[in-house]
Amino acid sequence: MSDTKIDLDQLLWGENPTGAKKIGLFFGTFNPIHVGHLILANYIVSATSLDEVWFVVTPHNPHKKKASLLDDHHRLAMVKEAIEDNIHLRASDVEFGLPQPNYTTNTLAHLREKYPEKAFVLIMGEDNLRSFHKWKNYEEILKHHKIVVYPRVHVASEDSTSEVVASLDAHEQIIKCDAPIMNISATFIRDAIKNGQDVRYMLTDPVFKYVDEMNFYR
Ligand SMILES: Nc1ncnc2c1ncn2[C@@H]1O[C@H](COP(=O)(O)OP(=O)(O)OP(=O)(O)O)[C@@H](O)[C@H]1O
Ligand SMILES: O=C(O)c1ccc[n+]([C@@H]2O[C@H](COP(=O)([O-])O)[C@@H](O)[C@H]2O)c1
Repeated sequence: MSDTKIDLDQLLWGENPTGAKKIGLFFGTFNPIHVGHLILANYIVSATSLDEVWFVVTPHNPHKKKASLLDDHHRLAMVKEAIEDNIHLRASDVEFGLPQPNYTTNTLAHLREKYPEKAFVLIMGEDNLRSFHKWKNYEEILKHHKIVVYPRVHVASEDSTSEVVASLDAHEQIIKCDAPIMNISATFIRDAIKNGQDVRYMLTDPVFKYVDEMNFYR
């Protein structure tokens, strides 16, 4: 794992750092956004010379059922509320206007065209890297973007030992970074709310109030 800001920047930008604004993209359904997402994004934006991290709210992950999802606009509103006081974190609804389900390769092509002056890197958990070879055009994604991978608790599967996973692990576009591991998920939070438990410290105050007042996930 890489440690210091200098090491990480060297791996990300090399000897000739680009003059472009550097954006880290953190894709997710954020149903709802929780402190695990926030601590991680804030850690990465301060551990690298990224100017901003964008939380890209996905209407429909191609590998998940959409039925159980809260409305896109509520998930986006909660992200906005959660990051309001942090100038380095942004909410993006770019996928709202793109065809569904949302393939990340399409979104990235759209972003590159819309913002040719910006440099985009992806931010991904170790768990997602294990299944990254099942994403549409993942090789095309790697051609255009580096991916900052942070440690995540994951269950080993047959896939985790496959050749393609090993080659991704060692890929020059994959940059591993240290970050605190928080074993908390939106699923855990939704289930806890359903069971009448108090989840207030797992969400920021504004998001907790939003979820509570709207009676979400009960
Ligand atoms: N505690 C956490 N620490 C770091 N990354 C996380 C954490 N929880 C989720 N992520 C990552 O954040 C991204 C967006 O997450 P997502 O919206 O799917 O949240 P989630 O908590 O995993 O949701 P769900 O439980 O509904 O699947 C994913 O890449 C996911 O792996
Ligand atoms: O492009 C793909 O093939 C693809 C396959 C699986 C997941 N994704 C994206 O990965 C992001 C993280 O997913 P999730 O559900 O773990 O938050 C989300 O934006 C999905 O659209 C993308």
